[in-house]
Order: sequence, then C-alpha cells, then structure tokens
Amino acid sequence: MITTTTNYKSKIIEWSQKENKKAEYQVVKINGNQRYREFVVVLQINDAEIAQGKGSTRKKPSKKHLKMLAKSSKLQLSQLNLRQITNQMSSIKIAGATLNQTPLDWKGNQERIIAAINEAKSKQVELLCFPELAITGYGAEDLFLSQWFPQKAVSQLSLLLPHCEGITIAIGLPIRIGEKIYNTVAVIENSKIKGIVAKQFMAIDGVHYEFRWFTLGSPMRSLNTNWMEKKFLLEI
Ligand SMILES: NC(=O)CC[C@H](N)C(=O)O
Repeated sequence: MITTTTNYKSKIIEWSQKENKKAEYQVVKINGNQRYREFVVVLQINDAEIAQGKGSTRKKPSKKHLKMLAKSSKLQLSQLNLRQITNQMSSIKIAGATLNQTPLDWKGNQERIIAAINEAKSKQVELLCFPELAITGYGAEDLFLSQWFPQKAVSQLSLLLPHCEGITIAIGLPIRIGEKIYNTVAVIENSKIKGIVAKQFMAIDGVHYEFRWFTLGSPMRSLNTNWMEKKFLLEI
C-alpha cells in the first residue's frame, strides 16, 4: 500500500512567500458548544479576504481554501500557477509491510525485514511502516518475559541500522527496562534511531492478552534510549 499526503495550508504559505504576497489565516467565528466546536476561518491574501472555510479544528478548512484560492479571479491564478503550487506540494511516500514472521526464526525474520526495506527503497518509499513486534513475531508468548529475548530483539534492531540509509522505518519490538517490558515501535531515520515509543492501548480482547507481558507506555513519551546506545557500543 502506497499513499501520498499533502499539507495544503503550508503549500499556500509557501506559494505566497514565493509570490511575495502576505497570506494569513484568521479565525473569524467560533460556532457550537463545548462538545463540538466549529471554526470559521478566512484566508486573506494581501489583507483581502479571498476564501472562507469551516472545520472542527482551526486547520481543517485549508484544502477547501486552496481550491477556492485557485478559483479566485482576484488572484488571477492561471492554470500554470496552480500547477506550480501542485508541483511544489510536499508529499511523502508511505508504505506498509506485512511480514510472515515466526518467533525464534531470527535469521528469517531479519531477512524478510531487510527484503522489505530494499523493496521499499527501490520504489522511493520514504516511510516504511512495519507491524507491531515485527522484529520478533507477535506470538512469542512468555518468551517476552525472559531477559534474553527482548535483548536479542534490541540487537536485531541495531543490525537493521545500516540497511536504513536514505529511508525511515517504523518497526515493532519488545523492550525490557528493568522489570518492565514494553511493546514498542522504534523509528529509524537514515540509519539513526530517532525515538522509541511504547504501546499505550493493549489488546486484551478475544485471543489477545497483552497485559500478561507488557507495561503500558505513557502518552507522548519516547523511551530514553541512552542505555541503548551504550548497549549497541558493547555489542557491535
Ligand atoms: N488490537 C491490536 O492491538 C492488534 C493486536 C495484533 N497486532 C493483531 O493484529 O492481532
């Protein structure tokens, strides 16, 4: 699955800077009540209101704005101008990889991950997302509770670093810190670990019983990875 996303608001800002025009968004009205709020936002170019939009956040109406901006005769936007804006839109190519991982098949698991990274690179993917616990396989059961198994997962993660030049990946692995084990996603960007975040909402329905092994992560918290760098130095 490959998909492309666009931030229209920043595109309008970029366009206006290039054209040397002042672009401003202003919230002119807030409708609704405490549970649902609707923001009415106007886009002004050189102090003239050229488009208005409504949305549930202050940012939402911007896609509409761009369309209205394109249509606006006040700006005399030619097709060419619109095309220029479109061409300049920052986009990111994202892919998801699902792999047939098997607990304890360290070599096979690693090979499948590396093959997916290489395939993504060949397709100019910028962000490749793997499933949770992709490094070990999801169904490792009480091996997650051991000392050695999450440690091995970390060393497998470190072996992926050289394969991540020129790409960003998000990949799941268990991490033990003291007595606690976390079900985490590590983000590697251009061969560097940028952060590791632990799952906050455990699966405990049906066949899932993640509370047996994992401690909940805190919202908006990245695990401190200093300990990890030291570990890598020892292991590599
Ligand atoms: N509910 C979840 O968090 C999903 C658990 C597990 N990854 C599954 O797909 O079965």
